[in-house]
Amino acid sequence: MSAVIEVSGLSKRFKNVTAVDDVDFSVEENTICGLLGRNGAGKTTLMQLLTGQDFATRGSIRVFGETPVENRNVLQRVCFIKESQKYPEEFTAKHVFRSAPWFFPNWDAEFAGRLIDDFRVPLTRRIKKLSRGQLSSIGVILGLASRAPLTFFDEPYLGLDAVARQIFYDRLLADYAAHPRTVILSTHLIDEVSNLLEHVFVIDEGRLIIDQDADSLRGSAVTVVGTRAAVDAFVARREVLHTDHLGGLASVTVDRLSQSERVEATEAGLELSPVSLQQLVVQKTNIPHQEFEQSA
Ligand SMILES: Nc1ncnc2c1ncn2[C@@H]1O[C@H](COP(=O)(O)OP(=O)(O)OP(=O)(O)O)[C@@H](O)[C@H]1O
Repeated sequence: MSAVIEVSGLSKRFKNVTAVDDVDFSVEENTICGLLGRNGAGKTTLMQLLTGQDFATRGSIRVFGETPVENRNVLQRVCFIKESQKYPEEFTAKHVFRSAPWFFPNWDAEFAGRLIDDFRVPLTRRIKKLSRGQLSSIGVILGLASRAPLTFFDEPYLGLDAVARQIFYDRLLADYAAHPRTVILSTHLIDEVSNLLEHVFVIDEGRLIIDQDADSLRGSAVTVVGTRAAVDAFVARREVLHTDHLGGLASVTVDRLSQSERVEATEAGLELSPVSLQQLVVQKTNIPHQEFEQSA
């Protein structure tokens, strides 16, 4: 595998805000990556830097081995779908899809046609008259049918209902299997996309705090449940990620356990349960669970 993106010492400052803070990472080709983090964590800023839409304050970015800024060689292989996309005043969805092949050399009009039916996009209504979900559908269709070797989706689902989001996930996975490429998906709906992700980046206050293979991340923590005394004794010498107490019961999330530690826990009358990716991200970024769900 080779790296599609290589970033080193990357920072972006806006006056008194450090939106991206000394970040180093690389993205392997043909993977679906999640870029996760709280509101204002720096996700959009990072994507803007990677797609050459903004200048870094410090550090280096290589996309397909070259700097992305004003570099046609790079940008014709990149598709960036974001909610704030602006279209010309008179444009309808039909105009958008007709002009897509000018920007995306791999554009598949037949696939786009099927997606237009799936998402029920009105083709001849002016874009500015469309609902928020219909606008999101246009972005999702562009991102999928562009088949760009490197595709960024920045919270592409805003306004999409549950059915449309599931269609997006299903089509993304099926098309990715048939036409492998690199996809970077920023989302707050972590549990929904959890099964799609092969690699996870978590950014918090501009700093990259998790850069890990999704499978190993999923297995990297476990919740221990039982009486408070038994749980406290078991976790005493371990790094605790999260604790909940309810009366005499305790539920504590700790780092990965070895097989012998699992046996020890069971013998102590404790129950072990897996931790979802969302719980893990919430705990690592210290967000109350509900707040994170509401922000989505
Ligand atoms: N042009 C700008 N000028 C000043 N501050 C900015 C600018 N763009 C972003 N910021 C700040 O940089 C930080 C990171 O913002 P960014 O939009 O990258 O976050 P995000 O992770 O995409 O958030 P969200 O999940 O809410 O979309 C925030 O504190 C934001 O207020």
